[in-house]
Amino acid sequence: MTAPTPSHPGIHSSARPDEAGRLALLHALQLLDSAPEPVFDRVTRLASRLLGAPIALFSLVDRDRQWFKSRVGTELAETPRNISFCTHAIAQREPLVINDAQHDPRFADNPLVREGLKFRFYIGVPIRSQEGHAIGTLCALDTRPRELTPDELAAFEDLAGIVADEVRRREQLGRARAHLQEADAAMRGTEARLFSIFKLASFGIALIDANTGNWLTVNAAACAILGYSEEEFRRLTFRQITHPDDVADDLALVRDLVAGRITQFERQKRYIRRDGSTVWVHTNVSLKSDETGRPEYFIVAVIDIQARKTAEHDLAALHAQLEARVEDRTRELVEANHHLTEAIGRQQQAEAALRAREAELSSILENANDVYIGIDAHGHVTAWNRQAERTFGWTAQEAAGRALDELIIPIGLREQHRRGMARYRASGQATVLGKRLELPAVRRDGSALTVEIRIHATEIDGQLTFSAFLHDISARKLAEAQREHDIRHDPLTGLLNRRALEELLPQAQARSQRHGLAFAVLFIDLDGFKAVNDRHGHDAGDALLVEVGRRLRASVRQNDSVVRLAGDEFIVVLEGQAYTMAQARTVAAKLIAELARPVALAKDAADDPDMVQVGASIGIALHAAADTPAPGDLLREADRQMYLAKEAGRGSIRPAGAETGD
Ligand SMILES: Nc1nc2c(ncn2[C@@H]2O[C@H](COP(=O)(O)OP(=O)(O)OP(=O)(O)O)[C@@H](O)[C@H]2O)c(=O)[nH]1
Repeated sequence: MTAPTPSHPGIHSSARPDEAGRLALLHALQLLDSAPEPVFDRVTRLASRLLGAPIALFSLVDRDRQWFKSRVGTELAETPRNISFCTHAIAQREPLVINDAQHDPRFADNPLVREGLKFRFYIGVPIRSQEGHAIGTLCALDTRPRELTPDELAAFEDLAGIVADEVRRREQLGRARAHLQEADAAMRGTEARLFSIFKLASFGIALIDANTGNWLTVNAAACAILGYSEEEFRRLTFRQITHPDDVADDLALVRDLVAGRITQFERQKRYIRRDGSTVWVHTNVSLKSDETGRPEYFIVAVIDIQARKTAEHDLAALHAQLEARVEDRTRELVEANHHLTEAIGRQQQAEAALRAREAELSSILENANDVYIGIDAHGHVTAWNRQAERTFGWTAQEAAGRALDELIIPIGLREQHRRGMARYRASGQATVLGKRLELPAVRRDGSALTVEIRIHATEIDGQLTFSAFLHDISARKLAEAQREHDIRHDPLTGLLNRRALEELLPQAQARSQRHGLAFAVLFIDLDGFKAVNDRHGHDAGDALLVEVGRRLRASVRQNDSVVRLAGDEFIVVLEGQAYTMAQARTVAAKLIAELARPVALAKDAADDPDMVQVGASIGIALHAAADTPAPGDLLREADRQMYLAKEAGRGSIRPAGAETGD
């Protein structure tokens, strides 16, 4: 296709307003190359006759040509556009009138003017569409130059108006036809789309006869959901395959629909599938009625919700299970919590009781009459009560953390104490634990005391602790010692007494046997003592007895024993060497000499003392190492010998040397 060439300088296709729109309309009118039509031919004939012009045309200006829809006076069907006058005529609003082309500079060179019939006159009235496109002209041509009267021009324009009206009618018809075609195409598209929706929809669609309840049409999805073929569906009513429990509700809703109370309804219901199984579906039902309002068919949309229902059911079961489990767990927790609360309560009670007990114990310990000392495994003080402070002189503050031995154990026993502690740490063995012991101790000021002590070892959380309870028994020990002393000593002279002698003699016998040494028992009875008593009084007698005792004690060796038996009777036991009777006699003699010395009895500090003198008779019993007489026999023998001595005369010793042969 070639671009239109301008027929005359100053006219360009690009300058033509909306040439493409004009051409499109021209073609749409379907006038080009069409058969002659009387409506147009009548007008061209009238035009030719009106002006007396040899040629009249209804010319359509195509892209490259002008084609004559109706022509009078020429056999030509068309001419090229570039030489056409009409191309110029359609470019202006007013009719184009050329009175003499030969003298018109726009057309003088036109081949139609210069050659052939050599046209001189032209009148062209543009034929415009409704939209204003000039599709061509009604024109007339003459070979003679001429001028039109205004009437002729007006009449020609009227004829052109007839043509334009016809064209516009065609234009309207074409537009209406096009609309119709478009609507038809749209309808066909909609129908096709609806059908494809119906066929391919993923949910079921069915039409059910409103009068019989029979399935009329079902899509593939409905067949798949319910398991019946289209054929099988058509033999069934919707009621036949609705679950019996859902029929009543379905019918009630259908009645509402038919009565116009509702326009559609949705519900979940169950159908019985072909295989007998139940399927849950969501249905949407609406009613299609004919123009008279008579119900025709129901349109039913069916969505398979079995999976959702199963999931819901499973979920509900799971929920129920979970709830039951949560309930169980909650119950267990409540129970556990209850037990825990109880246990905590008990624990708190126990702790409170323990604290009270602890306070009570520490108060008891603190205020106890006994000393309480705690020490750790290394012998360091961890507890030191008030009585400990009073007894030992160290305050609790001073004692805390110090080694116990430095505080209360006499220097001589400290090493022993340390060894004992070390042994216990190593072996767990201790001889002192749990026993009542009497031990020497020392105070802060260095003074000694005796304590009665009981030590316990306790292991708490792997920590070894020793607890010692003790009290000062020094006074008691002293009293005991005194009692012991008094039991065995004569209160007047301080010498051993008869009781001591009874213990002493068997011991002497055992020593004698052990060492193979004989010992001697000297029975001493004073001579003339009664007279001292009588003359100087009982106190003087006592003083004399004290002096006698002193002299006896001073006259024998340390390991010899001096006993006041009773009244003015004394016993001396000589030990430590193999005594013979002669040796015993020698001692006896010495004693007699000693006792015979006068004794000064002080009456008053100012007076001269009374001088008194007594004598003594001594009986001897010798105990040989091999002898085993009863101690009483030995004493009786000495007593007997003393009597013999008394009989022999005051100051005697028996047995005499002659009697024993020494
Ligand atoms: N002062 C004093 N006299 C006592 C004590 N015990 C006994 N006598 C007295 O000692 C006297 C002892 O009597 P005798 O044995 O006859 O005294 P004696 O004069 O030495 O006579 P012979 O023993 O027979 O030589 C009695 O008068 C007792 O009362 C005492 O503890 N103190």
